[in-house]
Amino acid sequence: MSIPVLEIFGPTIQGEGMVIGQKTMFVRTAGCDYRCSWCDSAFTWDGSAQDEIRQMTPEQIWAELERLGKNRFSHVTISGGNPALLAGMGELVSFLKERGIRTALETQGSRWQEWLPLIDDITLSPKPPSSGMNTDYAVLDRIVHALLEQKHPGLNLKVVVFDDADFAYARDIHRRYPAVPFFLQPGNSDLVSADTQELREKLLESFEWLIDQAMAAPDLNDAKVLPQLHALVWGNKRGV
Ligand SMILES: C[S@@+](CC[C@H](N)C(=O)[O-])C[C@H]1O[C@@H](n2cnc3c(N)ncnc32)[C@H](O)[C@@H]1O
Ligand SMILES: Nc1nc2[nH]cc(C(=O)O)c2c(=O)[nH]1
Ligand code: SF4
Ligand SMILES: [Mg+2]
Repeated sequence: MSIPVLEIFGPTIQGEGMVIGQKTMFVRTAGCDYRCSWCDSAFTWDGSAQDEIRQMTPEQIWAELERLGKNRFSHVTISGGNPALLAGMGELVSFLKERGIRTALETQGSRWQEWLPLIDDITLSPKPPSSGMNTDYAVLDRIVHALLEQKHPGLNLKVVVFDDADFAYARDIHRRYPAVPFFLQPGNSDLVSADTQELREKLLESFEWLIDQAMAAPDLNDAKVLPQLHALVWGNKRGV
């Protein structure tokens, strides 16, 4: 089965969440069931990169990963868009596993797939009010509980926070799933700036604000607050 791919890049560092700093390749799929107001990868679903979508088999994806990464990677992150829309992704995940590659997934937790448990690092990133999206808790509960039941070691939650309402939502998520490692990430509200120095200042300001909020919240004593490291280093550049 083929997979709609928008970008394959790396090696680079995982810039977010539980395995931040991990050397990894990225496979970014096309298509999303959400339309977040602040999506930093809107080209995966808004039609602007329609011409760049390639239908690729796992073998073709592997060939491209090897061409770019050679022997300089052991970890592949699958992001999008929402890669969990694709039933056929299981084939790629198995293909990578057979070759000794560890895998990570970035998804908002709106769809279950049978192949989800095969992923080593599963980041569920439910969306707060500022995104304009609604969380389907029936689906999110099902995903979290299925993975907790099998004691999946790589499950984690990451909520992006832009404002007070988002922060309240993040606390609700952590309260609902206290057993799942919990990460807070400041939002990037300037997705167009090409001035990386100026962007860094804004991102660090949002990071400091989020740290202050989290430090004052007794229910977040075991939460982790992390910036988007890749945005601090490379700004709004694509493919890094
Ligand atoms: C582009 S999404 C793709 C995967 C999946 N659709 C999701 O949202 O989890 C990857 C990660 O980037 C985060 N993200 C997207 N836009 C952002 C922004 N403007 N600021 C901070 N994080 C953002 C998302 O919340 C998600 O955790
Ligand atoms: N370096 C780097 N780290 C990332 N972590 C999550 C990303 C994503 O867009 O899903 C991402 C990305 O695009 N680049
Ligand atoms: S769910 Fe992820 S890819 Fe989809 S619109 Fe939201 S941030 Fe973008
Ligand atoms: Mg990104």
